[in-house]
Amino acid sequence: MSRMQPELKLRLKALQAPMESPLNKGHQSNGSEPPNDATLRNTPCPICQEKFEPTWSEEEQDWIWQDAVRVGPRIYHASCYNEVTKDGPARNPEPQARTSTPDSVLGKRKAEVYSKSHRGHRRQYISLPYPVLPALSHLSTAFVRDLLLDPKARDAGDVAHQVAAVASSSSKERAEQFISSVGIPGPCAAYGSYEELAADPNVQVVYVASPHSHHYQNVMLLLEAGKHVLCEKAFTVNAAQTRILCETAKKKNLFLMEAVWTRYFPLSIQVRQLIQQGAIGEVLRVVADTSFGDDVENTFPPSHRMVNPDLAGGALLDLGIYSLTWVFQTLYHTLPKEQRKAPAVTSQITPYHLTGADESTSILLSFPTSTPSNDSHPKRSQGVALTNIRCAGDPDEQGTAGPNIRIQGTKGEIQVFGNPFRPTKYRVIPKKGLGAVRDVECPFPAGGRGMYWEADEVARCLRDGRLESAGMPWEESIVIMEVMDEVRRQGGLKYPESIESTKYPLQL
Ligand SMILES: NC(=O)C1=CN([C@@H]2O[C@H](COP(=O)(O)OP(=O)(O)OC[C@H]3O[C@@H](n4cnc5c(N)ncnc54)[C@H](OP(=O)(O)O)[C@@H]3O)[C@@H](O)[C@H]2O)C=CC1
Ligand SMILES: O=C1OC[C@@H](O)[C@H](O)[C@H]1O
Repeated sequence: MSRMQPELKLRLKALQAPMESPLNKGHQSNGSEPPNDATLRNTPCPICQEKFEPTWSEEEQDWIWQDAVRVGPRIYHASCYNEVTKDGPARNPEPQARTSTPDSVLGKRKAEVYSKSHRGHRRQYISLPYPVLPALSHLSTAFVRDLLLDPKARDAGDVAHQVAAVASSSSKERAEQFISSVGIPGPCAAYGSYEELAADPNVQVVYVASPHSHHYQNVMLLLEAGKHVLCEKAFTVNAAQTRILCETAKKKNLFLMEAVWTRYFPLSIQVRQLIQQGAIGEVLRVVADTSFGDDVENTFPPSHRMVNPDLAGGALLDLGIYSLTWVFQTLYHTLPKEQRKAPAVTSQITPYHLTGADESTSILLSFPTSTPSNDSHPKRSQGVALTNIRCAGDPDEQGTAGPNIRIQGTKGEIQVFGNPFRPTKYRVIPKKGLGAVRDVECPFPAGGRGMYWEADEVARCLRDGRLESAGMPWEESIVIMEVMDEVRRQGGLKYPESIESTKYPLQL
């Protein structure tokens, strides 16, 4: 307790000294006072990204957090922290051949989802290989919880999801552990390899959430086995791999989609619609920044997928893709298909001194088009896509630094607030004399993380017999991968030949 920051006044009942070390395991906490510091109070659990819920304690006659543990400067849900550390240290000081993600990195979704069309009564499955503990479990939990939430809460009465199976490439036990820790209602199969999952005749759709380096091999395995696939971003390591995946899906008449979840948020859809309606005139410039102020050396061991070139690590493929998503969904996707044109690319990369993966990348895109009408002078637009894992776009995580996304048109501007991958609010600022500023809060129904919207899209595409989603078309995934290829070429960032290869099958 003595080493805790005094301003937190975090009182931990069942949990005393051990919580100060992330290497300690099995912490329990029955309750602690919410910190007085407003920033900390509003900072979500770094593992599950959900906020702490204060509850009134009769015994304490005070508001307490029921499930909180402090480790170093951060506060976690004790249950989250226990989950990620129960198999060993949350951070591995030594590089290893395989490693999973520390608590500061989100998004370990995996599980198998069964979705049923209420209209057609067709059974559809989304299955998610789930990554090795300790890093993933709470994001996986959040994702699966999202899928199991009542779709009606988000006005999606036409689809339903059910987790039907889970696979881990490490062991069947991990899959079983995940199923029981999340409390997935049965029946739900557990597999100790992706091959077994691919061979399961009941599985129709598979969600791939392995490291970028492995997407191509994993997705090929599944397509070859006749499965529909939803694959995490970045789709693949390079555009050549993405092209082959799309061609394979087309040839085999299978659904395939890059899981750029942000595109399916109502917020994104509304912003795109506003642009298309001309709400801010002709859009000529978009600036998007997805940057985390991580203490890189102390957060990511060199083997971690965020910085490990062997796993196609680096800011660009992991976070930069969200900045590119905002540039593309506003300057490219808003145009009719036949008018969409790839941009010219200029960029700079700063390599991480310990691994050579990019820790910072800045991209300037010049589109030979403007949106929405594409017929007014100057018929050009520019996108600035920034990413950095060492400095933050939102240092105090309160939005004090301003919006991470600015979409600027001839008649005004739209600003987007919150993490670019999970924004919570947008602001429309009309040009002087053209109207009032309008803020639109975009909540996540039923307390979800927002992953259900992309899953709903998958279910609807399958129900309607669509092989690709209009929100993230194959062609656009390929163009964005081409941009990232060019950025890496300009910055001299090369990944190992094996993971750049289009050869399949290849043991990585
Ligand atoms: N949409 C979003 O919000 C987010 C998306 N992501 C994306 O999800 C994917 C996975 O990220 P994340 O969950 O953080 O990654 P982790 O490193 O936490 O997990 C990766 C998992 O993939 C499996 N895996 C298979 N082969 C390997 C290998 N050679 N080395 C390491 N792991 C392997 C492992 O599970 P097992 O052994 O059990 O099969 C491992 O636990 C990435 O594409 C990332 O960009 C990540 C975070 C957020
Ligand atoms: O997709 C992602 O979104 C959240 C980030 O924390 C994570 O690194 C990235 O993979």
